[in-house]
Amino acid sequence: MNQTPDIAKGLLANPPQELRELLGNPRTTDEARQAVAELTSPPASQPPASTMLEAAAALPPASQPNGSSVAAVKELTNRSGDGRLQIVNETQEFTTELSSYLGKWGMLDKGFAYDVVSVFGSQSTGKSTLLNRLFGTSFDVMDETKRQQTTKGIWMCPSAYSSTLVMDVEGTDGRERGEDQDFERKSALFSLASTEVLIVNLWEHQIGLYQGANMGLLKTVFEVNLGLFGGGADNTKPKPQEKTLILFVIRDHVGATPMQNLTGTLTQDMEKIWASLSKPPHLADATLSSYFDLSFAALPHKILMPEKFEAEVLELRKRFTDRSRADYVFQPGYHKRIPADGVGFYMEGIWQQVLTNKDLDLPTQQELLAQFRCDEIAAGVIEAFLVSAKVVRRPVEAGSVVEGLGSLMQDWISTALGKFDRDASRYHSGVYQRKRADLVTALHVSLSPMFLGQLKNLHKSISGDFAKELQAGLKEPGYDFAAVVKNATDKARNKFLSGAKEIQVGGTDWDYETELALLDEGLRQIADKCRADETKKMVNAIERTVKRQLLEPVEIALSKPTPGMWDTVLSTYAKVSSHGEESYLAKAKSYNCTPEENEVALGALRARTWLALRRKLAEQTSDATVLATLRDTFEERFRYDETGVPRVWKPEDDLESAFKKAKEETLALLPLFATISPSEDSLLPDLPSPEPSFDTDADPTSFDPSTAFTLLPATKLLQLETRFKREADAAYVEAKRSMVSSVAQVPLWMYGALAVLGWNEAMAVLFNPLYFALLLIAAASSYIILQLGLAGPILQVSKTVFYEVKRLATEKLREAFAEDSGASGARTLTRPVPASSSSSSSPGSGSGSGSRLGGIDGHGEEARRQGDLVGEKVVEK
Ligand SMILES: Nc1nc2c(ncn2[C@@H]2O[C@H](COP(=O)(O)OP(=O)(O)OP(=O)(O)O)[C@@H](O)[C@H]2O)c(=O)[nH]1
Repeated sequence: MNQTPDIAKGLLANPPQELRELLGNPRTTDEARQAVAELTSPPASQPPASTMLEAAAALPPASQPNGSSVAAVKELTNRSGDGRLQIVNETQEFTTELSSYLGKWGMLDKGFAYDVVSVFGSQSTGKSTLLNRLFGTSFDVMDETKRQQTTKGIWMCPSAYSSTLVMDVEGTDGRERGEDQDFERKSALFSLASTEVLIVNLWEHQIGLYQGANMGLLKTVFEVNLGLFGGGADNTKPKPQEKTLILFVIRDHVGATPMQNLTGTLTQDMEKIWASLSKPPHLADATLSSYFDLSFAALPHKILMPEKFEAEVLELRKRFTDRSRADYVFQPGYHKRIPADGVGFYMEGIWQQVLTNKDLDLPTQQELLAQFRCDEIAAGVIEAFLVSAKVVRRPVEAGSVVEGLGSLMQDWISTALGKFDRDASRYHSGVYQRKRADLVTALHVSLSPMFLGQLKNLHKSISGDFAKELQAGLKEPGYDFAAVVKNATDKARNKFLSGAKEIQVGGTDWDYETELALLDEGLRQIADKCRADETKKMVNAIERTVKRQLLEPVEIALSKPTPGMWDTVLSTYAKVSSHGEESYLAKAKSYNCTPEENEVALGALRARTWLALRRKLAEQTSDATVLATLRDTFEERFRYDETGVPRVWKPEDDLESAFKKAKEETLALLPLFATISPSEDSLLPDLPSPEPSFDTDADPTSFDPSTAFTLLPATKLLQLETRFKREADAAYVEAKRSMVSSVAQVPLWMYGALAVLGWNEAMAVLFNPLYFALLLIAAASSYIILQLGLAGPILQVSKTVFYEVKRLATEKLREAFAEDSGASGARTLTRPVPASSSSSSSPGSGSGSGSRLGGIDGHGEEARRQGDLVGEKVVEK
C-alpha cells in the first residue's frame, strides 16, 4: 500500500521551516499552493497521484520527498514530441506555437514563479549535452561520428526539475555561417531581454584566449546589453530588470589550473572587454557589475571522467534548484518580470523587434505585452462574469425582484477583479491600472441595466403592495385615511430605499433618485385615486343620510298642503344640506383633500341634495299624487265635521253650502303645487351648480336652473282642477243619494202598528210550546250559521235554489197556458173552411178569411201574453 500521501500529509500538517518559507515565498506557484491546500484539508477522497506529483514537481527539489521520481516523469514528457520546441528556426522565423507549448508544459499559471536560462557558446562544445544533464531536457546532441552542427536557431525545453525554461541557442562561432554575426547579435539581444541566467559554455583551454570566439560573443552581449538596459538618453520610461547573471561553465576542467586562477583570468578578460566598449556618453562611467554578475563552475571531462562529470553535474544542478543555497543562480534581481502567461507573446514581440529594429525598446515591449495580456485577461474575466450574471439577468428582465442582487453583483465584481488582479497585476503597472479601471467600467456598464431593471421591478412590486396595504387599512373600522396613507407610503419608501441601496455598487454613479421620484409620484397617484374613491363613498353615504332626513318631511308637508308648506320644505332643505356639508367637512379632514377637491365634492353634494329634493317634489306633484292629496283634503272637509266625525247627511243639512265650501277651499290649495313659493324670497336656496367633474358615473343628470322652482305649468293646473271638480261633483252626488235613501226609510209609526197588530201572534208563538220550540231551533240554527260564517254560502245556495225553482215554475206555467190556448186555437182551426176561402180571386172572401186568420192569430198571441203574465205573477207571489 502506497503511504506517500499519508507521509506528505503528516509533513504538511506540521511543516518544517523550509516548507513554511517556501509556501510564504511569492514565487511558489498557485498550483503548488492548491495541492498543499488539498492535502492539508480533509479530503472527500484520496487525491489523485498526478496532483501529488504536480505538487511535488512544483516545489523545489530540496523539499521534494521523492524528487527523482518526479523528474523521471518530466523527463519522459520532455522526450516525447511535446518536450521541446524550436522557437526560432534557421530562417529566423519565430514559432506561432510557443504559448500553446507553454500551456502543455504547465507553465501558463506560474505567474513569476518560473525562470529562464539560456546557453551561449561555440558550436559543438557540449552545450546541448550540458543542458540535458542539468535540466533533464531533450535537446539534440551531436552525433560523434559526423561532427556536424546540430542546434539550429533557438530551441526551448522545460526543465524536468523546476519551473525553468531552458533555451539552447545555436553555436556562435559562425563556422557554418561564415563570419556573419547577424544571428549571433540577434540571439544575444533576444536572450538578454528574457533570460535571467546566461550560461557561457567554454572549454578550459579557451580561457585566456582573448581573441577567441567566446570573447567576440561576450563583446556582442555587452554591447547589446548596453543598448537594452542602458536606458539611452530617455529616462522617462521605467527600466526593466537590468542585471543578468553570466555563468561560465568551464568544460573539460582537468584541475591542473586552480579554479581561482581561471575565474580571475575570465574576470579580467570581461573587464577588458567592458573597457573596450564604446559606450554612450551618459554611460561612460558605467561598470560591468552594474549590469552583470559573474559566476563560475567547472565540469570534468565527460568522456575521461564520466562519474566525476555526473557528480559535478548533479552538484551544479542544485544551484538551479535549491533556493536555500548561497550560490542559487535564479536570484529575484535577475528576473525579467514577465508573467509566465505572457512569455509567448512577449518573446514573439521581442523577436519581431529584434528583426526590424536595432534599438530594442523593452519598456515599450512590456507595455505592449501588458496591454495585450490585460485585454486578454479582461476578456476572459468578462466572459465568466457575463455567464454568472446571465442566470440572474433573465428573472430581472422578466420583472421579478431578485433578492440579494446587490450582494450577487458585488460577488461577481469581486470575483472578476480578483481574477484580473491575480493575472494582470504582474504586468506593467500603469497599463494594468488603466486596464483595471476600464474593466471596472465595463463591469459596471454591463450591470447597469440589471440595476435599473431591479429598480423598476421594485417600483412595480412596491406599488402593488402599497395599493393592497391601503385597501387593507381602509377596511379597518374607524380608520384615519391620512394615517393609513402615511403608514403605507413610509413602508413603501423604506422598502424601496433598502432595496435600492442594497443594489448600489461601490464606485458607480448609479442613481436611484429618479426612480424614487417616479415611485413617489406613483404612490401619490394611487393614494389620490383611493382618496377620490373614498371621498365618493363618503359623499354617497352623506347623500343617503341627507335624502333620508329630507324626503320624509317633504312628503308630509306636501301631503297636507298649507300656505306655509314651502317654508317648511325649504327650511328642512337648508338645515339638512348644511348638516350634510358639515359632516363632509368633518370627515374630509383626515383625507387631506385639497380645498379645490373639497369644493368639488361639496358642489356635488349640494347638487345631489337639490336633485333629490326636486325628484321628491316631482313625485309629490305628479297628477295622481296631487289629485289624491286634493281628494283627501276635500273629503276631510266635506265628509267629516270639524271634530273629525264622519257626516251623515240629513234632509235638513245644507249639503250644497258644505260642498261648495269644501270644494273652494280645496281648489284654493291647488296653486300651491305650481311653484316653490315660500313666504319670503330669502328662504329660496342658492341653486348649486350642476356637478361636472365629481363622480359623473354615479349621476350624470343635470338640471335646468331656469325652471328650478317651477313644478306645475298653468295648463297642468287647469287639467287637475277639472279632474278634481269632476271627482268632487261625484262625491256630492253620492252624498245627495245617501240623503234620499235615508229619507225613504220605514216610518217609525209603522213599527208601532206592527207591534199592536202582531201582538196576539207574538204571544201565540211565545206561549205555544211547538212554535216556541221551533223559534228556539231557528234561533239556535241562525246562531250556529252566523258563528261558522255560513250565512253567505247558505244565502247563495238559497238564492240559486230559488231562482232555479222560479225558472222551472215559470216554464211549467208557460207550457200549461200554452197548451190551453193551443187547444182552443185548434178548436177554431177545425172548423170547415170553404174552398173558395183558399182562393185568392175573391177579395172579399180573401179579406174575410184573412181577417179571421188574423183574428185567430191575434187571439192566440194575446192569450199567450196573458199566460206569461199570470205565470210570472204566480212565481213572484
Ligand atoms: N570532450 C568533451 N566532449 C563532450 C563533452 N560533452 C559533450 N561532448 C561531446 O561533444 C559533442 C558535441 O556535443 P553537443 O552537446 O552536441 O554540443 P553542442 O555545443 O550542443 O553542439 P551544437 O549544438 O552543434 O552547437 C558530442 O559528441 C558530445 O559527446 C564534454 O564534457 N567533454
